[in-house]
Amino acid sequence: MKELDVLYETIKERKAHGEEGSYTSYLFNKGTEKILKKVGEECSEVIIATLAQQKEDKINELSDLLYHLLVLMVDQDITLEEVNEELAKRSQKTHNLKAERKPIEKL
Ligand SMILES: N=c1c2ncn([C@@H]3O[C@H](COP(=O)(O)OP(=O)(O)OP(=O)(O)O)[C@@H](O)[C@H]3O)c2ncn1[C@@H]1O[C@H](COP(=O)(O)O)[C@@H](O)[C@H]1O
Repeated sequence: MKELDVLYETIKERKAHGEEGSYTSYLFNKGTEKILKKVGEECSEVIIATLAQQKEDKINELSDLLYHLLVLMVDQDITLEEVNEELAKRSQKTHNLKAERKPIEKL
């Protein structure tokens, strides 16, 4: 299992059972508005880090954002498979469009 899958499963577990001292449980207890606020904050931090900081800081901020996005997905009962499927559909659509365009480009 990849790290994002493992993290998703851990977050799901926190939503189902909660855990003393867990930041994830704290977010679920606070609710969707708090989670959305954190996603917004982490987006801004990614922007600032990208414009002004070292690669390590950018990776840190992107990791914070991904973690909070996963919390939002679990909160909304959206699975990684559903997002993967959507991305695969888009990729297939793009591939088909390019294949359709090819004969015109050759004229
Ligand atoms: N990946 C993360 C992760 N990334 C970021 N964070 C937390 O996100 C918070 C972001 O920091 P901020 O300063 O923006 O927020 P804050 O001031 O602490 O909190 P607020 O008052 O703003 O809500 C920090 O408290 C980080 O610890 C994370 N907390 C947990 N995880 C993982 O989630 C899983 C479950 O961990 P627990 O939540 O500890 O059970 C484990 O695999 C953890 O490694």
